[in-house]
Order: sequence, then C-alpha cells, then structure tokens
Amino acid sequence: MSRAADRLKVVLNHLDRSNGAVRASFTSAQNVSYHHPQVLQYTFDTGVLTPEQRLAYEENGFILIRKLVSDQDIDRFSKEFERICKREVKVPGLVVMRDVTIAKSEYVEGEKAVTKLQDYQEDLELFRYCTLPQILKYVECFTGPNIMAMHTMLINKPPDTGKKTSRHPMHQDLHYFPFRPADRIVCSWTAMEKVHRGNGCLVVLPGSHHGTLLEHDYPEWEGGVNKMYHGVRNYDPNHPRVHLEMEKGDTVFFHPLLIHGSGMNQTDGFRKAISCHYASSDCYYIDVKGTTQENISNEVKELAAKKYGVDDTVTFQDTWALRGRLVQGDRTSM
Ligand SMILES: CCCC(=O)SCCNC(=O)CCNC(=O)[C@H](O)C(C)(C)COP(=O)(O)OP(=O)(O)OC[C@H]1O[C@@H](n2cnc3c(N)ncnc32)[C@H](O)[C@@H]1OP(=O)(O)O
Ligand SMILES: Nc1ncnc2c1ncn2[C@@H]1O[C@H](COP(=O)(O)OP(=O)(O)OP(=O)(O)O)[C@@H](O)[C@H]1O
Ligand SMILES: O=C(O)CCC(=O)C(=O)O
Ligand SMILES: [Fe+2]
Ligand SMILES: [Mg+2]
Repeated sequence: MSRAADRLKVVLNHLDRSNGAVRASFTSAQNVSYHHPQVLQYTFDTGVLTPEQRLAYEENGFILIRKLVSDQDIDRFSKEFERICKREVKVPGLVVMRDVTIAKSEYVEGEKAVTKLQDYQEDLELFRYCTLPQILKYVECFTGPNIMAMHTMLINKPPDTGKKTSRHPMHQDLHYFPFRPADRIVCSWTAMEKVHRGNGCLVVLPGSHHGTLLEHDYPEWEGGVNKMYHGVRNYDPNHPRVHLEMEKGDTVFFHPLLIHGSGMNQTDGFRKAISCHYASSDCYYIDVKGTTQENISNEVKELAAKKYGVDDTVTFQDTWALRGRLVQGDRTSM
C-alpha cells in the first residue's frame, strides 16, 4: 500500500462516521499528527459519498455506482440513437464518427457503421442523460455546485473488423481539454448494456490520476487508428490494470488524468455507452501552446476550419465554450 493510502487510512480512523461530520473531523485529524493539510484533494463532502467511497476515489481515481440509470432511460437513449443513425432527426453540431476501417469500406451503410456520436448537447433526448439528478448528485462531489456539461458522447463500439481498430488506446481525457483545474473535472460513463472483456469494456490503471498529464500521440498500430484516438506515448505496461465489467445502467465516475482505454470488441454486437464530461463552471481556460496538448488542439482547429469554415479567430478554447452547457448552479467563468 502506498504512503498516500496509509495517510488516508489514518484520516479515515479519525472521521466521525456516526454523524458524518467529515470536515469537522479533518481538523481533529490534523491536530493529531497531520502534515499534509489537504488530505482529500479530489472530492467534496456533500453527504453523498461515504468516507470509504471518497477514499476509494482519492486512491484509485474512479468509482463505480451500480444501477444508477434506469432501464427505461437507457432504452430511450438507444431509441434516439437509432433515430439519429436512420437520419430521422438532424442534430445541430453533432459529430457522427465511423470506425476507420468501416469508413474506408464500400459495403457498410447506415446505422451499423456509426461508432460514436459526439457533441449531442443539442439533442434534447440524449442530453437528458447529462441532467439526470442522480448523476448530478455524484458529479457535485467532484466539481462542486456549479456544473457545466462540457463534452458529450455516445459510444457504439463496433464488432472488430479484424484490424483491432475497435480498440481505444490508453489515454488521459485531460489531453483533450484546455481547462483546469483537473480535479474539478469528472467523466460520467454509463453502460447501456452489459459490458465485459469480450465486447471491450473500459480498462483503467488505478491511481494513475496521481500523475501528471503525459505526452499523447497516435499509437503505432498496424491496422490503423481512429481519428483523434491519441494514446499515452509511454505508459508503464506493468502498472496493474483493472477491467471494469458493468451491467446496463452501471455508471463509473472517473478523473480526467486517470489512464484508461478499451479493448477490442470480439462479439458481433455493438457495445454501447453514454458519457458526459463535467467541469466546475469556476474552471478557467488555459493556453495549450507549447504544451503536449498542442498536437490535439491543432487537429481540432483544422477539423473546425474544414467543417464550419471558421478561421483561426476561433480558438481551441472557443470551441469548448460554445459546446459547454450549464446544468446546475451558475455559469461563473467557463
Ligand atoms: C475525452 C475525449 C476523448 C475523445 O474524444 S477521443 C476521440 C475523439 N474523436 C473525435 O473527436 C472524433 C473526430 N471525428 C470526426 O470529427 C469525424 O468523424 C471525421 C473523422 C472528421 C469524419 O467525419 P466526416 O468528414 O463527416 O466523415 P466522412 O465519412 O465524410 O469522412 C471523411 C474522411 O475521413 C475519413 N474518416 C472517417 N472516419 C474516420 C475515422 N474514424 N478515423 C480516421 N479517418 C476517418 C474518411 O475515410 C474520409 O477520408 P477520405 O477523405 O476519403 O480520405
Ligand atoms: N499497443 C498498444 N498501445 C497502446 N494501448 C494498447 C495497446 N494494445 C492494447 N492497448 C490498449 O490497452 C487496453 C486493453 O487492450 P486489450 O485489447 O489488450 O484488452 P483486453 O482484450 O481487455 O485485454 P486482454 O487482451 O488481456 O484480455 C485497451 O485500451 C487497448 O486499446
Ligand atoms: O467507451 C470507450 O471505449 C472509451 C471511450 C473513451 O475513453 C473516450 O472517448 O475518451
Ligand atoms: Fe477517454
Ligand atoms: Mg490484449
């Protein structure tokens, strides 16, 4: 067990669990023999997470809540996804992505080819996911009370075509985000059906959120890589990996520095998940020029230029401010 984990255990022993007065007991913990005043840096006490859950997130960088979203809601999201694929609805700003090998193939048409929807914030039905009270209740533990939905995705991992392009390389989501602080950002990812090793569940490196943002680039995969699927350049292959097997409605909340990816889909079904990245509206934008994030920001700007014909007066930050939506509290800064 790491020293940080040991320190946390000490604090846990001092928490008054009978009345849940977590903050008050910090003071007493510090009075005893504490050197590091900011013991729980990743979570807030809102009465939602138990002390054990808070410690788990601090230590691991993720927390899995079983059955958080109802079957009825998920079925509604699936239906809406189908309508979008069949082009029965047109959603402004929506990015429809196809698997790189399928996109190059002449044979596959329509819904089967869609691997991911991105930026569904203008679709009222899908965006309901980002406003579900039971999700926001947890999100608030990480972001605080002012909450923006910054990035929305519905992932429809296709059966692998044999080129392994259905994999998502190991990465940190913060690579894509020009805002900080990282600790006030969280991803909520909900399984829309049973996800397991066979259909490419999430794979996480627990505790990796304690590190810094690493250099990302396209992995050197023979079969090709999807557009913008950057991976961590050098991650420790010996770091323990956890496969997050989940049932329909199970939801994982994870830190934007947590290294994660997903394996190949070896089944013949499409593996569906819906997700939203939230940030505190008190976050601020940063300039990524000269940082490891410059490569992705250039790709995004190039795409925006092609797609919307915008020039470089539109910054990487602007593309985020335009997509972000307030879902709770006040829009203070973002
Ligand atoms: C925390 C966040 C983590 C992440 O978001 S990681 C994933 C980030 N992914 C994205 O941001 C999605 C980016 N994708 C897109 O913007 C679009 O899907 C993309 C790639 C521009 C294609 O869109 P469209 O132009 O509408 O599609 P199209 O069918 O007309 O294809 C145009 C050219 O692009 C190619 N293409 C399509 N899907 C691709 C893919 N998945 N990977 C690589 N290349 C792809 C396609 O073959 C075509 O190429 P060509 O012009 O024929 O040479
Ligand atoms: N060469 C690689 N570079 C970067 N990431 C990789 C590489 N190979 C696999 N990954 C990533 O590692 C994670 C696990 O991939 P993998 O396909 O091995 O999953 P798995 O099938 O669940 O594991 P296993 O093969 O051990 O059963 C995925 O995120 C995958 O994209
Ligand atoms: O659903 C998955 O396979 C993971 C997607 C992911 O991590 C991402 O798009 O950032
Ligand atoms: Fe991710
Ligand atoms: Mg493997």
